[in-house]
Formats: sequence, C-alpha cells, structure tokens
Amino acid sequence: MIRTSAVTPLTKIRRTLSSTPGGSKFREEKILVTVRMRPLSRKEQAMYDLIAWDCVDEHSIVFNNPNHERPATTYTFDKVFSPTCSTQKVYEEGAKDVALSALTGINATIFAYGQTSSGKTYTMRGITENAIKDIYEHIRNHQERDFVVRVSALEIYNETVVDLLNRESGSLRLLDDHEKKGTIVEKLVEEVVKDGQHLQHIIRICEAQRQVGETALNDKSSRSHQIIRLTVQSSLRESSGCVKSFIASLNLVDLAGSERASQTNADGTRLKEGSHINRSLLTLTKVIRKLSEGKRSGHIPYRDSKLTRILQSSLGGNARTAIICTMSPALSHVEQTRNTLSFATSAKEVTNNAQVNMVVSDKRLLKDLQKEVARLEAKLQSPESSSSSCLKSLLLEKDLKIQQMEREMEELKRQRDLVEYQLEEERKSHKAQKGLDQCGPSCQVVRCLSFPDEDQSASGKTTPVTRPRNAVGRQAMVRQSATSTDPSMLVHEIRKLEQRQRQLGEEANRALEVLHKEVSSHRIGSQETGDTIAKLLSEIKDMQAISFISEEIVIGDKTNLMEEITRLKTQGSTIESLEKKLESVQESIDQLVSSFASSKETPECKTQSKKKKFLPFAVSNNANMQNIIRSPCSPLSTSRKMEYELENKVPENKDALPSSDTLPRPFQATPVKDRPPASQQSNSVNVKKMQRMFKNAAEENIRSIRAYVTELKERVAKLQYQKQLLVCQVLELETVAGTDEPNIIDQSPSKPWKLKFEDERKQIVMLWHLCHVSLIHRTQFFLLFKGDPADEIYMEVELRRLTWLEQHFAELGNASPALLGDEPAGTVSASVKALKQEREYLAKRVSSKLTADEIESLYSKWEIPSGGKQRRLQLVNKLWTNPYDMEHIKESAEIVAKLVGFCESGEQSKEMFELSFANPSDKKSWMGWNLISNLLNL
Ligand SMILES: Nc1ncnc2c1ncn2[C@@H]1O[C@H](COP(=O)(O)OP(=O)(O)OP(=O)(O)O)[C@@H](O)[C@H]1O
Repeated sequence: MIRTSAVTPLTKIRRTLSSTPGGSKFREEKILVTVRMRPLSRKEQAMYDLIAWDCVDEHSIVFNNPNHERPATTYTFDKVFSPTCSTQKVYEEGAKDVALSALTGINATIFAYGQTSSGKTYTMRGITENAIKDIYEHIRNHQERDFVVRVSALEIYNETVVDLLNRESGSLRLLDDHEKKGTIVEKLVEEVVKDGQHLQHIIRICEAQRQVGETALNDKSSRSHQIIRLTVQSSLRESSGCVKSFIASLNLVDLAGSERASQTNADGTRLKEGSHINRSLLTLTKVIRKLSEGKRSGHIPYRDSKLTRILQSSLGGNARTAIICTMSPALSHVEQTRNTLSFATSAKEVTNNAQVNMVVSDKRLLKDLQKEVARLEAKLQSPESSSSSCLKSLLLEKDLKIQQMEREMEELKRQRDLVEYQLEEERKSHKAQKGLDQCGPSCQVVRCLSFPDEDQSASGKTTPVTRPRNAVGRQAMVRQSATSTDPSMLVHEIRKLEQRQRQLGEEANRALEVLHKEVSSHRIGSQETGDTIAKLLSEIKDMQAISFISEEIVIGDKTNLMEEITRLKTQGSTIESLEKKLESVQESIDQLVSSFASSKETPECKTQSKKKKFLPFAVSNNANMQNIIRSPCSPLSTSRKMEYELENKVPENKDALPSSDTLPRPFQATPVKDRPPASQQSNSVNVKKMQRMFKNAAEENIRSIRAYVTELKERVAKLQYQKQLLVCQVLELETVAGTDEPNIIDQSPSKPWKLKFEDERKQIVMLWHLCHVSLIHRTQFFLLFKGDPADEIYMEVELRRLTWLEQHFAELGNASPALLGDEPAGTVSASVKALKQEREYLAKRVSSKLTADEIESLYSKWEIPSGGKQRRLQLVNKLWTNPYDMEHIKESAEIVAKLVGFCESGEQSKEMFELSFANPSDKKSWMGWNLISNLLNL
C-alpha cells in the first residue's frame, strides 16, 4: 500500500495548460480527473451497509478501514466531491472548463466512469444540461460570430454501434479517418440544432431510446455506453474578408457500469450485457494504463473495443478530457470502488494533445457562390431579361463572379495551408525547446501540469497499489503458507488427487463388470437390463477417459506452478463432464432398479420399491444433486444415509466370501457355493427359490452400485473442493513470490481469536451470499464452527476457497463470450440455478420436517402473508438472504438444519470439510463395501 499525497492546494493540483507562444493553438495537458461519491442508496441503508470512505478534503478520499488494522489508504485527485455536493458544483469544477473548449475549436470529452449504480447517469444528465445552458449563453453573448450546432448520438450495446437518432439504420460500421487519426461512424445521423430547448428535446429522445434494464443493484441500469456528440462550428468574417471557422466536438459519454455478476444477480441477457460491458471497460482501462505509463509510441489497444476506437482522439489525442469517476460509499462495494479509484489514478497520468481546429470556411464560400448563381439564374429566367444583350451581360456577369469566387477560394486555401504550416512549425519548435530543458520533455510536462507531493516523488510511486481483498486481508496467512509449503509438494498433492480420481473410475468399472457377468450368467432381468448395464460400463469407461492424466508429466522440484494451474483450470470442464457422466450413470442405475422392481411381484419386493421413494437420490431428485454435489459436506450427499436405508441382512456364512484382491470387497460375484447344481434345476421349487435368491443378490448388487456411484459423486465433489484449495494456495504462493513489498499485516499486532473469528465469519457469510453457495453447506458450516480455537484452520480454508471462487466468478464475468462458449459465465448462472433448485427442495420438506405449529409460527415471524401462494417456498426463499444480519443468519441456519435433519456432531462432521491432503487410501475404508459384502453372504 502506498500513501498518496495528502492535502494539495487547488492552485497546485490544477494542472494548467501549456499554450504555444502567440496564442493557444495547441495544448498538452493531463486529463482532469475528479471523483464523486454519492450518498448511500436506500437499498444500501436497508441492508445496514457501512460507509467505507471519507472525503477528507476537496482533493482527497480515504478508505475508512473498519478493522483499523492498517494505516488508511488516501487517494488524491483534481477534485473530490462528497455526497452532499450538488451536480452544479461537479459541473463547475469538474467539467465546465473542458466542455466550453468546444466553443473555441478544441475537441472536448467528458465521461463518467464507475461501478454500476454509482451515479454515472445521474451525474452526466446534470453535466449535459449545464453544458447546453452555458453553450447557448456563450452563443448569445457572441453575436459577432455565426454558430452552427449539430448533434449526433449513439450507443454501444453488446459491441454493436446503434444510432440513437435513427435506430432503424441498425448496426453501424466504424471507418478509419486517416486524416484526423480518428474513427468515423458510418451513416450516423447529425441533426442541426435550432436552440437550447431543441437540443434538450433531442437528448431526451436519445435517452428514451437507450438500452436500460433492471439489475439487482440498479432498477434502471444503463446497459450500453452512450455518446452524445455536439459539434459546434463558429465563423467570423474578418476585416480582410477572410472567413475563419472554429470547429470542434464535445463528447458527453455516459458509460455503462462495471459489474460483478454475483452482485447484480445477472442471468441470461443481463449476464451477456454485463460481460460485454466489462470487456469494453477492461479495454478502456488497458488503454488508460498504457497511456499513463507514457507509452504513447507503443501499441495502444484502441482497436480492441468499439468504445476505445470511437473515443481514441479523446484518450491521449486531440482533445481535452475530463473524467468524473463515480462511486458508492458502501463497504459492500469496496472492491469495485478500489478498482474505480485505481482507474482514476492511472487516468491522472494521461496527457492529451489538444489543438485548435480551425477551418477556412470553403463551404461557406461555396454556399455564397451557390446563392449568387441561383440569384443570377433567377434573373435570367425573369421576363425583364428577355433581350439577348441583357442575357449576354448577365452571363458575363455570372462568369466573372464565378471566376472571382474561385480566385477567392484559392487564396483562402493558400491562407489555410499557411496557417497549418505555421502551427506545425510552432509545435516543432515547442518540442525542441522542451528537449533542451534539463529535465527532459516529460519532466517539463509533469512540472507544469501536475504537482505530485514530495513523498510521492521521493518514492517514485504515484499510484496507490490496490490489491484484491484476499491478497491484503490474508497476507499474513499467505506468508505463513508460503514458508511452510513447498510448491512441488502442492503439485504432487494435485497429482495424487488426480490419480485417485482415475482409480475411482477403474473401481466402478470393475464393479459393473462383475454385475454384468452376474446378470448374463443367471439370465436375471430382461434384455433391457443387460443393455442398461452395458451402457453403464461404457459410461464409466468414458468417465475414466475423461479423468485420464498424462503419466509423462514428471513431478520435479522445478515444476512450474503457473503451468500447473493453467492445466487445472482447463480441467475444470473435465471435472464437470465427470459429474455429468456420474449423473448419467446414476440415472441408468435408477432405471435398472426400477426394471427389477417392476419385474418382482412378491410382497417383500413391494416393500422395497416403496422404500425406494425415500432414497435421497431418486431420479426425481436429480436436479437437486447438482447443487448438493457442489458442497462437500451436504448431509444429503453422504452415501451412508442411503446405506442405512438399504435393507441390510445379517451375514450367515462369512467363509463363503470369495477372496479376490482385485475387487473391492463387497463387489464379489454371487458365491459359487450357493449356486444351484444343474441336477437340482429340475426341481421347480428349488429352482424358484434359487432364482429368487440370485435375483435378490443381483438387485442388491445394483443397489450397492448405486450407493457406490453416489459415493463417487461425493468424492468427485471433494476432489474439486481440494483442487480449489490447492489452486488458490499455489496462486497465493506465486503472488507472494512475485512481490517485494514489505509484509504490512505481519507487522500489525494479531487480533484475539474471538474477534478474528467474528470478522472471518462475517466475510465467509458475505462470500457465501456472493457466490451462491448451497444453503445446506452454509448451514452445516455455520453450525459446526462456532469459534473454538481448533476451528481456525477450517475458517481460513473456507475463506480462501470462497475468495478464490468469487474471483473466479468475477473473471468469468469479464471473459468474452467466445471464451465462455454458448452460455456465458455458465458456472455463475449454474450456481444461481442450483440454489433455486435447492430452495425448492427444502420447501418440499417443510411439511414433513416441521410441525403445523412450528410452520405457523415461522410464517408469522418471517411475515409470510396468510392465504398467499406457495407459502413454504416463500418462507425458504427468505432464508439466508441478508448476509449483514447475524441474527437472521443464525435463524436461517437453524431452520435449514431442521429441514435436512442435520445435527451438530463434533469432529467427525468437521472432518467432512476435508482439510488434510493425506492420501485417501490412508483413510478409513468406505463403509459401504462391508455392508454390501454382508448382503452377498446369503
Ligand atoms: N449524487 C447522487 N445523489 C443522489 N442520488 C444519486 C446520486 N448519484 C446517483 N444517485 C441515485 O443512485 C441511483 C443509481 O444511479 P445511476 O443510475 O446514475 O447509476 P449508474 O452508475 O448510471 O448505474 P448503471 O451503470 O447501472 O447505469 C439512481 O437512483 C440515482 O438517482
């Protein structure tokens, strides 16, 4: 963290223009950067959000760290406007000067930048209104000049440029304007404006045309970037008769706001819009960052987005530019606000090179010429001009007039070239002069245009370093892990997990092969059953193919962790496919079970098929699975519960178990000893009995495979969880390795555990909310970890995992649709969908898990209107919705716990959070196999 200059007097910070000798023909100046903080919104107030920022003076803003762990970060800008500042003041001090440059032939751009709902549209509306008022006042006060004002307006929506004055023209093309080194929007309509009122009217029409949509953060969120361009041309006929015109454009830009899908709850269209918005803002940020580094000559990625292409001349080019960065004061938006302030800090360093755009008005002369010609022609056609002599003289007069005008035009063109030549010469001499200066050219610009304070210049740093929350907040922990964890160990652990993943697939395969043999050798079940098992086999083989890991990769000391992470990231989809395959295997098994069940007619079988309804993973519950499987600790996802519900028989003959060491114990073929000898098959009673016996054995086998697949799913989920942990651990290691900043956190006195626990719990609750984590997972975690000192490691790991997840989601939000495939940011929307399904699942359990009295008292406590529809779902939809209110969280957890039958049970449950990376084979063997082996001991 770097402390930027504190209080700087306005006179110093006003980064004045350098004008050329002999008049202000061109100027080099830095972008004027101001920051406006809006008041807390109603929503933020209702959520008891805290104010995280202080405007300490007119130029500085400081982060109010609620934890008071570190010295506050101060950011300094040309002007900082507190929540009580009026838009009039923002205009006067942050935009007016730049806006009115357009009246003197200098291009100007004013834009608002900031997170969604931070107040960009609100601010730009006021700026535009005030600018229009001042422009027309200026026109009234300068009657000696002729003014022509034209307006055009466009929006960039999902990377498509649309004319707001003529939507019908569809998507507009951008063309390069080589002469002006800018971009032309083809076929963009320009309206000539009559007066201020007319202009306001046109702008209102444009606003109504703009793409606006509702998001969780803003009821009327602008979903596009809007650019209103006013072109002002003013002409003056000088005493010499020469007409000189100034022509310049004023761009009023209201950008769409950067957003996090997790905060806006964006889905479908909104999500797609959001990713386009974020992508073009990312390009804008890159352009600003490059320009701020003084890389004007290097490649600046203007062409990477339509926004930067259109604004090219306003970013480091021929224009004066003012940026108003808008921000929310809320603590919940602190990360986004930091990003905005970081953007603003870079923008401060960008230098523009504005020029006076003077035109010698050929067009005006042509107009005069046309008028004159028209007059003469009219005269020619009049009855008085019928005589030939008159006609001849008129024609002569006309020719003379044309010749005279052509000469005049030539002269004016010559004068224009001369002026341009002089300007070019002035520019060159100005540059040469700067080159002679001891400090060098850039130094002079800095000295004259900006005034960094002594601290900054001494340190050589002017940009406050903003880190991601996790990197700052948990630096101490990272340091610890950095010293205690060997990177190659981590890679090794990752490989071990992957190895285990493959083994699981192989085990499932072997189990199915046994079953297949069983079914075909005893002709149990129908042809369909055999087919289903064959399908299962191929599915599990596919699953193995997916999880195949190249053996060629050698784990050495020098393993490149970043490469490892990249590989793991690309495997994200592999794990997803594995989950899908498991889903499909589960479905096939369910079909198999039902085909067996339907072929049985015995009463005991009926009982079994009834029992099947209570199995947690019946086909009808598959939708819930996706959600549940994401959480490694959901009580419903444990196969144990299912096994308890399976019919269990006491073994009668343990010796009968075949000893195969290639198979997991329970999955042995039906004992040969128990098979009916061929001679006995004539005895119909015995045959029936035997057949029933085998049928039972096969059926139990299928059930056990089902339980096994469930277990597999759970292990895959755990694997994914462990991978997440490893990935973030490796990333943190890399971050720590790549920084040479002093460890600020390490120096601060450590907090008492109780306070730290409360603080971390709040962060975890917030991250659960932001990442749409399963409610069952939240409940279990919340109820299990209550501040015991031994919980510290679990808390840290959960926090890390969630922080990583949140960043991952945010990156998905920034990624281009091309990278994300057909459904952008699929993981975020999948999480939202899964959470919705989980709520529906929980709602279904309300009647069976709570008494009528309990339900009624909950309805009244949670304000569910009587007589309303789907009251159970309404109730569940209210659970876990307010991450700021710990009482609400506690009550929500208690209700969810009742609904899923979760009871707090010490260490064993905690173990489900799988913190150690010990080889899974070192752990207790899976209970399921023992149970199944008992079943086979008929
Ligand atoms: N300075 C302010 N004072 C009072 N209210 C404000 C201020 N700035 C913004 N608001 C209010 O905050 C809400 C969001 O503002 P606005 O729509 O301008 O945000 P935005 O940054 O343009 O959002 P988006 O990027 O989603 O379009 C609006 O209701 C607006 O009236």
